[in-house]
Amino acid sequence: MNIFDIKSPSDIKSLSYAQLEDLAQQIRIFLIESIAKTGGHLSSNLGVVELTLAMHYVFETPQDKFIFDVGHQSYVHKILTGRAPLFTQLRQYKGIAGFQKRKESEHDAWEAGHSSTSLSAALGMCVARDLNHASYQVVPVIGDGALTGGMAMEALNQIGSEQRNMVIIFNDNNMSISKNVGAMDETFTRLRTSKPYNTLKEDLKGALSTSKMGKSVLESMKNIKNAVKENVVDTSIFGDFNLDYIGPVDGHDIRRLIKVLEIAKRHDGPIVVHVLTKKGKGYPFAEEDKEGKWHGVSQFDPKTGCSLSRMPNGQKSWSEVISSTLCDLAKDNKDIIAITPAMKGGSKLSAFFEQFPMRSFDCGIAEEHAMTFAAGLAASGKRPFISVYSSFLQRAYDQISHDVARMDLPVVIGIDRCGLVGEDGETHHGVFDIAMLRHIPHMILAQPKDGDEAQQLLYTAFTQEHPFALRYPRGNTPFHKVDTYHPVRIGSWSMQKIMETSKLCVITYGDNVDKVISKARINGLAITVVNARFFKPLDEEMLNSICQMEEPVIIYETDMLAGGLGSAILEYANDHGYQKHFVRIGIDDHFVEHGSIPQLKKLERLDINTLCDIIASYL
Ligand SMILES: Cc1ncc(C[n+]2csc(CCOP(=O)(O)OP(=O)(O)O)c2C)c(N)n1
Ligand SMILES: CC(=O)[C@@H](O)[C@H](O)COP(=O)(O)O
Ligand SMILES: [Mg+2]
Repeated sequence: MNIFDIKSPSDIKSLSYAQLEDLAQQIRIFLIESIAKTGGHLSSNLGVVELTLAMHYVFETPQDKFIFDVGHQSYVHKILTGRAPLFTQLRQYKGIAGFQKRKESEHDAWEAGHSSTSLSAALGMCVARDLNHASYQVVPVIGDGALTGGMAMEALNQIGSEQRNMVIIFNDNNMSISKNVGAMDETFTRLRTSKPYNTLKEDLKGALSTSKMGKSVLESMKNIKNAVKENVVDTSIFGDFNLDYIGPVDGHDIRRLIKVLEIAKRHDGPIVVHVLTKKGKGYPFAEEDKEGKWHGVSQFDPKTGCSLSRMPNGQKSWSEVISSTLCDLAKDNKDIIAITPAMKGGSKLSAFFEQFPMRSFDCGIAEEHAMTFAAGLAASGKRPFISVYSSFLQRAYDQISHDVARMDLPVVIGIDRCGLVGEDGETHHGVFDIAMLRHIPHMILAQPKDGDEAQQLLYTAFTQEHPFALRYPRGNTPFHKVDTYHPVRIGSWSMQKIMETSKLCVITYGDNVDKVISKARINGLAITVVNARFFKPLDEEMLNSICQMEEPVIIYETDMLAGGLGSAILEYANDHGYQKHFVRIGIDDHFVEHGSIPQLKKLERLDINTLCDIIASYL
């Protein structure tokens, strides 16, 4: 069978094991060749080819509900639900998403992008099903990384007490994005390497489920089930949550997977199927990767494995600018400690981890814990730097407010991937953090306009005694190491007149500042550009003079309008009795889809050309 002939999962149900294995091979080749052209999440998908085939062989979507945790490993599911022809547009503007998307297919029961939501969602669906007296199965697929997330643990706690029918597939590839971390990973390793419990469990479960005895008799055999638990389940962490368990099962053996899933499907109550898979399976570069380089990739040459994207000369990624500065500062300041919740590679903290192993902590997918861990360090005299992607920082809102800011602790928060992030789309755009942090007392929130300012602001963050969040986007910036560090006055903005006869003022921040300046120079625009590098506190002196300007003032934001810089300025102007009208450009009340950053900026009318048209309409 050709993968382009698959219109629905029922098309694979009549295939023999050999045909399924052949299909698995085809899917792997397709994934590698297709993702090489579009970019996307390669390794995790290569790892779940047989598993997803077996799931669709045994269960019936859309009646049964598949929930892929994070959703980055749902490509095979997309292929098996008739979406292979759409992979040319994977994660592209108006193309199919890189995660499950409900509006894309009736087979996508859930949407995510953030980790560890699958089990809570699954329990919600199970309870709704039971209240509706329906009988479909709910099948969350959760990885060993996602399973370490706090939400997953909270869900297991309730799932164990609710005892609803649910087949939890524990997709264990012994990797998060890079190497998994934490004590639980060691528990998983013990499980991975233990003797499979299958024979005993299957025999007993099989006997129970195929028995002609009625349910009441089965219930009276609870003591047998309990015996199973004593002999088998209690040795696993899942047993402690009162969940039944089958495994570990070779996740690349389709025949075995189908057999085990058939048992799990008939099982009464929640059951965990522990499946061992290999991240990157079938593509040697990805199989050998321990750093997570093949987790999410941009375009590459499938033969050589070489990336096709090049860093422009003299530039560095924003993450690298921050992390290399952090390394530099940490040489002199022995109290600086680096923390990442499972994003060491993406945050470019690997160099810090190598240079300062005793002062580096990967907390796993645990943004909430990581933030309070940082607060504890700061309360004890250390100077923690915690790097979190803007979108994932949403998980740690309470910890920032309750544990960091309330005690006014000097935690430095590096907010990576702020603003629009591109192809990951809705779930990952970092456009909410300004609104999220601006109203928290004691918080300082800033964004550098370029690599130099990034270094000075990070230095500044460590010279003061309050919580300090520094946001920086995905992408690159011109970089050279500054000769000397000097503190930036907290709350200070800067202003640059492009022409002496300025007729309009643009207030903006981040790398927008230089973009507006250079465009204004090229187009001969008589404007003034303000670098509002601090969102909190505001530069009140400069704002007073701006509020008294007669010429139009445009606030140009590339994040949410509500609660953003413009909101802050309007509040200030109103509260200080100014009548000034401001023109606000930014993202209004909706989630932004996926696509390249330039395409999305254009879509949202946030690109520099649209800004120039707006400026021109006022001049
Ligand atoms: C809340 C949150 N934090 C961090 C991430 C980034 N992230 C995406 S996938 C992933 C690793 C997941 O590991 P696992 O569940 O084992 O899946 P695998 O990639 O191994 O298939 C991480 C950390 C995220 N999506 N959501
Ligand atoms: C699925 C997920 O959350 C991550 O893999 C994310 O896609 C990484 O983003 P970056 O590519 O910006 O590091
Ligand atoms: Mg994993």
